[in-house]
Amino acid sequence: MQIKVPASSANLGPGFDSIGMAVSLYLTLDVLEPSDEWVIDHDFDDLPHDQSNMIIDTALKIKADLPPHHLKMQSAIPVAHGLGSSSSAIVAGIELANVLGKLQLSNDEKVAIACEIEGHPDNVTPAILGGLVIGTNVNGHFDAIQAPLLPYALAAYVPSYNLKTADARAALPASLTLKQATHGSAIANVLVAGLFANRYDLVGELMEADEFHEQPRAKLVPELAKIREIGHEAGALATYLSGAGPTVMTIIDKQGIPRFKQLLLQAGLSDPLLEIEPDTEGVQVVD
Ligand SMILES: Nc1ncnc2c1ncn2[C@@H]1O[C@H](COP(=O)(O)OP(=O)(O)O)[C@@H](O)[C@H]1O
Ligand SMILES: N[C@@H](CCOP(=O)(O)O)C(=O)O
Repeated sequence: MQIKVPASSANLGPGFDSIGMAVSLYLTLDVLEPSDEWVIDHDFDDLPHDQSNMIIDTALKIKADLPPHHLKMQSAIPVAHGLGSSSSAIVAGIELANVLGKLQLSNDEKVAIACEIEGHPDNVTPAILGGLVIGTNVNGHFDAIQAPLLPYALAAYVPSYNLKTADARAALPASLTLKQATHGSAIANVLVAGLFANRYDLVGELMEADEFHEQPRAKLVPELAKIREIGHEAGALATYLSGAGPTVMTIIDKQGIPRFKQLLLQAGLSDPLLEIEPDTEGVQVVD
């Protein structure tokens, strides 16, 4: 049996901690034979192979007496790069508990568990449900709603350095004034209205008008401003800091990507540019 979980790109500009999109990079987890102890094979130098691995740890948080298995994990999702690797690991762990423990969790239950563990819904909800998802916690529970899929391709510029989400969150101010918070949320509100109304004539400008997190994080990801400028030149819809960074995501027509890539290279921006697309399925289990 194999569990397949997409990566996710959070925030989309002003949707800080609430908007996220599943994208076509995947973590796969093969559930192999039962074993005396939990073992997870993978090629990542910095991730554990025993039950302290986040995937197994998550599964055991949900059902402590799951029978140990030999697992094999492969992932195209770069760790600590703003593409939701930790959320994909958490969602894989929830699905592992679900199948081995025969829990028959509903999507709503998976969303509730995942949001509780991750703390914010913007990565875990699209990783579970697929597509573009908007969510929040209210009165002690989480609500998540799927928005129309963006009819564009994606180009993810992935700098070589890592940026842990916790470090990128530490760069944010502890508080905003009422005026700042009101305007930041008004921009996000109109963005969400634009997404549901398919008003792509407005969506791009609103996505690039975040007032919550991109400015304080720009010093950690100096490439953002230049990539955004090049995105405009290449006719992109919008460029935003993917999650906590350092990946910079550009939403663009597929046919515009070669020129965008060429302009990036001319500007000396030569880190990998992943040509991906929104994922519509979310987590999948294949026998
Ligand atoms: N495939 C994986 N298996 C197990 N743990 C993982 C995996 N991917 C990420 N993690 C955990 O998530 C951490 C990175 O989380 P975070 O800093 O939030 O980055 P990201 O933006 O990629 O989610 C890693 O240090 C590791 O503990
Ligand atoms: N809203 C969070 C999203 C973090 O996403 P990640 O992919 O960097 O883990 C934030 O911006 O801190």
